[in-house]
Amino acid sequence: MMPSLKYQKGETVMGRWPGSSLYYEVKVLGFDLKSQLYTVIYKDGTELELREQDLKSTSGFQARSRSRSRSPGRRRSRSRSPGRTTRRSSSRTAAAVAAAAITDNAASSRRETRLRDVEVTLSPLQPTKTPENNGNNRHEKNEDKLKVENNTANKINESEKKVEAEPEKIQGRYNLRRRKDDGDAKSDEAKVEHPEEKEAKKAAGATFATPLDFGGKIGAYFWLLFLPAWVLFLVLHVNQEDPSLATFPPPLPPLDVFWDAQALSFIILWILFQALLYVTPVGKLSEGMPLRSGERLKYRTNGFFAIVVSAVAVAAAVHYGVDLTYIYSHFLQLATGSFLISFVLSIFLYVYSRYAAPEQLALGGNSGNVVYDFFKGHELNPRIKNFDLKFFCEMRPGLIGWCLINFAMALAEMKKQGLDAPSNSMILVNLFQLLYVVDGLWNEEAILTTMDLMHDGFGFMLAFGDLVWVPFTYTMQAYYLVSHPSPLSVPALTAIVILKLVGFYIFRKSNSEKNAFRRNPSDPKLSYLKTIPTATGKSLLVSGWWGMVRHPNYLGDLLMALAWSLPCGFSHLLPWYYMIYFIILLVHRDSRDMVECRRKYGLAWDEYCRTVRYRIIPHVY
Ligand SMILES: NC(=O)C1=CN([C@@H]2O[C@H](COP(=O)(O)OP(=O)(O)OC[C@H]3O[C@@H](n4cnc5c(N)ncnc54)[C@H](OP(=O)(O)O)[C@@H]3O)[C@@H](O)[C@H]2O)C=CC1
Ligand SMILES: CC(C)CCC[C@@H](C)[C@H]1CC=C2C3=C(CC[C@@]21C)[C@@]1(C)CC[C@H](O)C[C@@H]1CC3
Repeated sequence: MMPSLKYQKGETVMGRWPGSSLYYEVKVLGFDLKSQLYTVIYKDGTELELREQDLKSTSGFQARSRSRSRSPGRRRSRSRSPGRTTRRSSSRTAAAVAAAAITDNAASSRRETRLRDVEVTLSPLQPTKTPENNGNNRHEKNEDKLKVENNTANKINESEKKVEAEPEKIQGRYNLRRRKDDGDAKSDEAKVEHPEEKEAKKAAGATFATPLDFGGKIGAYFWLLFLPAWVLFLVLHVNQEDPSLATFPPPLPPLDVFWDAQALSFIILWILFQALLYVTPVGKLSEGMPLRSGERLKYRTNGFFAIVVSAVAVAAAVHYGVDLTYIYSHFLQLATGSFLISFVLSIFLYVYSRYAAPEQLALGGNSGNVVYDFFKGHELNPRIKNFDLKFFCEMRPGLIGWCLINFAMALAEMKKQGLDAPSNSMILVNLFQLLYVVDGLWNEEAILTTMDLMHDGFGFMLAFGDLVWVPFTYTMQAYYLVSHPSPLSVPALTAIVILKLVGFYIFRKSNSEKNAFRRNPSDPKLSYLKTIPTATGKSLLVSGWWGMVRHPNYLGDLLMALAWSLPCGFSHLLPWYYMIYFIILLVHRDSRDMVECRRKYGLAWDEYCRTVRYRIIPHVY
């Protein structure tokens, strides 16, 4: 139930398209008491937040709109006058495209093309006088945006000609009132909360959730059981002399074999050591993307420092006689210990999230179903003071632990096979995966614009993924090589190295391009890139790496995954597990992202998908 309001949830009303005098049919999705804004959805799927004065009831509107039905035509002809070369005339928006599609479906194609040129007035970028906009945050953001607009004005005018020539490709930028999930400012005034506001906010907050994925509520039960069982299967399977389908399923050891207090204490020590490095005031404090509250969290991005110190500590331990092959011989017990920690952490996270404000919850983990929300992650960025639990777990213990385990496997291989040095295959797997992790930590800031950090809540899925899945399944190739030697010829080795480098180049360049663009869309270094504006105020890259396929970073990642499996040969399926899992993961992530982006960007996203037709592999998929 929404509080007593002029327009109710589910009601169909007419909503003004921001910055224009055009009204379209919208459905009310919710109301945010603090910002006094209605969340509405247009027929094309675009969600925006509007003030009450921008909404009208359909009945009153229809009478007026009929009498003024010719005005859009007048506006169009004016906007196309050759003398008009100002920013105003060049500001064709996705809004206009959306409007055209919604209002004129039945019209001829010529008329449709002309409708694409409907002008949306560029409103001056001044803070609106709602209470939350008085906050400094909002003010600064608008100023920043003004700079963006001014810097890109020339670009827009230049691109004008292209728009005329290619009406399908929409260029230009514009200002719209940002929707909630792209950042609204939070004023100090707004922070004072009355009990009745809290109740109303709870009601409004309940509307901020996205459709369920991963098989919904039943799926959540399945994954909670399946994921640990799968790790157990892999760990037991890789330990066999012949890890083939012929020996499936591997025999289950007695229950007491799983438990080892020492292994658990090593895991706890490792996590505490990484936590200590994380809070060490070394390295940059980076800003995350704006949250729904408008806030931008700060993250200590000292991951590279953490891996260097960890490497020195591990080298010192080996030097002083610590036998790292313990990791190989107690792999199952270490995995069990990590699983227990991830489970306890997930329970803590869920309980902790019950005390979080509605705007701090993850849209995807706010279904109201305890098991689903526990699995998907209820709270977006759980923090204890400045300690960000999600960021820490994703980037430190598991990721650096992955390299430590790989290194231990190289030592175990030497011991088991009686070698003076690790095999070529083991060296390749170690170096390739080390490069992947070091690169991730060196470019740690770029993680802040990924799906996990921006959209996914922190719950069992990520806690387990970060602390168990990554260190104990991503190390399968190295574990396999310990007792299954796979000699490599020089040409094969060279080809694999080239494949890895090509994959890495695509992965790094595309991730950095998107990250740089999201952080500063007016960066002169990116001025050659074409963009599609969207109703949220953000644009989508439509040339460069992101014009090649919709997920160039996944393509690079998959090529690298191939290079990690190839050194293990083709005798068994097990070392190919990562490759197979990764294809499934990335295809699923791509479709999750498609749904999310379609919801966020509406027709602009459709336009992007029409322009960039392939998802991950050019001309194939
Ligand atoms: N090794 C592993 O296990 C895993 C590795 N990865 C890797 O991590 C990296 C991050 O992946 P992930 O978070 O899934 O996805 P992305 O980094 O690709 O992030 C997707 C987001 O990018 C933005 N975006 C999409 N298209 C465009 C565009 N054309 N222009 C500008 N922005 C766009 C959208 O967010 P918005 O518009 O809101 O900014 C979208 O939600 C990838 O390289 C991936 O390969 C991922 C998962 C697992
Ligand atoms: C248990 C589930 C089935 C899947 C869990 C998925 C997680 C293991 C991955 C989700 C996104 C991840 C990313 C990375 C590691 C794996 C997880 C946590 C990176 C940090 C790896 C290094 C890259 O440079 C960036 C990646 C971002 C996403």
